Amino acid sequence: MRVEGDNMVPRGNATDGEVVRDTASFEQAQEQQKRLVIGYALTSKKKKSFLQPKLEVLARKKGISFVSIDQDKPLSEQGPFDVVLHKLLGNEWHNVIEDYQQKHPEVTVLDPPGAIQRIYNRQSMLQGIADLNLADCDGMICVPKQMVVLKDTSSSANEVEEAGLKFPLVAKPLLVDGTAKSHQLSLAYDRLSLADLEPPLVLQEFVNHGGVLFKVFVVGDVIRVVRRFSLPNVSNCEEDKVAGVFQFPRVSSAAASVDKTDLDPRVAELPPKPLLEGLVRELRSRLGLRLFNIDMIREHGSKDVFYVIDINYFPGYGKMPDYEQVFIDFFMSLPQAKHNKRQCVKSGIEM
Ligand SMILES: Nc1ncnc2c1ncn2[C@@H]1O[C@H](COP(=O)(O)OP(=O)(O)OP(=O)(O)O)[C@@H](O)[C@H]1O
Ligand SMILES: O=P(O)(O)O[C@H]1[C@H](O)[C@H](O)[C@H](OP(=O)(O)O)[C@@H](OP(=O)(O)O)[C@@H]1O
Ligand SMILES: [Mg+2]
Ligand SMILES: [Mg+2]
Repeated sequence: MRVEGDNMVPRGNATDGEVVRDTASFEQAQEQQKRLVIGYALTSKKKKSFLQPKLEVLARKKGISFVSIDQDKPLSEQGPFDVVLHKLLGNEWHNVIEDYQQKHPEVTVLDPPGAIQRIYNRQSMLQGIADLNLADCDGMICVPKQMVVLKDTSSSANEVEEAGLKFPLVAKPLLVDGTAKSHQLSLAYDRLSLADLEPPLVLQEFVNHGGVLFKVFVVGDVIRVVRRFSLPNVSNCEEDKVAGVFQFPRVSSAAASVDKTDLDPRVAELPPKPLLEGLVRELRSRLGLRLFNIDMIREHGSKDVFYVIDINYFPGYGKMPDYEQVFIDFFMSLPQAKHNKRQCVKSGIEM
């Protein structure tokens, strides 16, 4: 049923086709249908990067409002919320949101804390990905060989050899906790250098990939891929016969994507769409997450062999092209928004 002009709404008791001006019920229904309240618990850095003015303005036009959650007050005494969007660290918040989720099954929690916890551990993060059934998806998804070192790295040299890992190895803190420290990565070139590393960590084989990384952003069912600069192939470093361990900067989380015009197309060509769709479909169901990104690299010299090296919960979406509209569509696709819309149609009013 269409609304024609402002405040012209069809009413249950109107005869067929009769349309009467009824401002009060129209505005009430408009308020009812359009309101989607999203409570958010984010760090100030994340609020600044995610809740940008353009997103808030576009959201408001769709009747979506963002309400900041007061972390010093009981969550159940706040709201009511249709959706809770959160990215805070620490077990205390984990318990708060888990308890809230139990008490409020009608609220969409983005995302369930248990699912987030799994990718905050770099071992469980990648578990099972190499076994995904992605046949006929125009490519292959692998995970670099890796092993966990929980303590005493001096004995890890033998374990590395027994595990068949080849140097250089990327040393990554085992747990991701949002601190800069959990992003302090190093490249270890030889056995002796392992003793200089600080456990607990993951040692992951370095995979040559031509210096370009694909960041695959996922928002519900939407996939957006951007290219980022990455580490150069080790073969360049091997010629220098380097040994030891070298910490390297966060090369790939730059805001600017890579302009592919000056890159070797064999390196810069995006992963095949069927492969990305298959991988995201599998990961969404296995991880139980809706907001994440996947760091993928193409094995240097191959056309369609890709490695997943990292998965991030609620990443820097503000750097994703067109993120505002993607999120508006996503929020409007949530059950609460659909329910509100159904309510309005039931009362014979649709905007
Ligand atoms: N196995 C690997 N082979 C080749 N390069 C790698 C490998 N692991 C990491 N890198 C390089 O190091 C960068 C950072 O690695 P990773 O993404 O695992 O760290 P991170 O701290 O989780 O980063 P962020 O969360 O900011 O994406 C990658 O973007 C890539 O450039
Ligand atoms: O370039 P991206 O969007 O991947 O950078 C992300 C990064 O991948 C991690 O998701 C960071 O979160 P933590 O792992 O929790 O540190 C994001 O930081 P955040 O402060 O925005 O959550 C980066 O944006
Ligand atoms: Mg990464
Ligand atoms: Mg990461």
